[in-house]
Amino acid sequence: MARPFHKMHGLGNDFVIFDGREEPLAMTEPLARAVADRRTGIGCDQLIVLEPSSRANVRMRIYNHDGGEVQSCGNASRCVVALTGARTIETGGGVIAGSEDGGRIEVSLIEPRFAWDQVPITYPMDTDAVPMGWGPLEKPMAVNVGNPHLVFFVDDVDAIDLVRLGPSIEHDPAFPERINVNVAQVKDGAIRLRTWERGAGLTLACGTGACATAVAAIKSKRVTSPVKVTMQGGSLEIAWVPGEPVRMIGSATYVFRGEIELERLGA
Ligand SMILES: N[C@@H](CCC[C@H](N)C(=O)O)C(=O)O
Repeated sequence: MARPFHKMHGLGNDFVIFDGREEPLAMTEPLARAVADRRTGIGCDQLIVLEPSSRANVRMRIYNHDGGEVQSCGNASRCVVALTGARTIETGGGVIAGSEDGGRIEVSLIEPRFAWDQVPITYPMDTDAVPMGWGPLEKPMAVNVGNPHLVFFVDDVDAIDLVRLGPSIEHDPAFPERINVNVAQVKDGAIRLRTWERGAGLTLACGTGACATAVAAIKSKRVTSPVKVTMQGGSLEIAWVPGEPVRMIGSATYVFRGEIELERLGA
């Protein structure tokens, strides 16, 4: 049976979105991986399945390129606001609030958490300088904005070999659920960011990575809120006041719609 889908992106972080609100879709890890495959499927960084929600206007389930289901996705949440007009989105990482004003989409993620609930080692741990290091990347800040991020501040983001270091940090046994890895450079009150995403690798932009990094930079007084975060695919504005949810403002782009016979993927 042909199943309609939408292809969208937020700053080049691209999504295949299935609307399962009226016609449920049973997603599995192998099927998500098959759809996301850029050679033998449709191709995307993340696969999104929309479902009805009793807590919000819509529920968004998120599957990484490798098929694994995860808790949150900032760029996809802006796309879902633009696509559905939803003002509240339930995710595994909490309820996200959204609004749209002339193509500018604002979403509020959760209040960031600094408690280090992922690492089964020494407590209490200073999450502003986790005592770990991988080559030139040392003592990251750990921030959870619905999903888990490490943030490394460096002098030159381009000098970091993220394709080599990203996988070893993501898969470090210290992180049983794996982790998103951000390298950030602060210049003239703004942030340049590159993210190695858990389950997707190097992407053109990561919304939750931008939020986690902005929160880390504001908390450590490297910048003030709101701050512009520029990634390879474009820029986001991130605002955060301690004790409140982190807010992200940016675009969402509709690319095309299509239909796929999922059973043909053999997953
Ligand atoms: N691209 C996303 C984040 C997607 C999930 C992430 N890779 C994870 O595993 O937590 C964004 O824009 O936030």
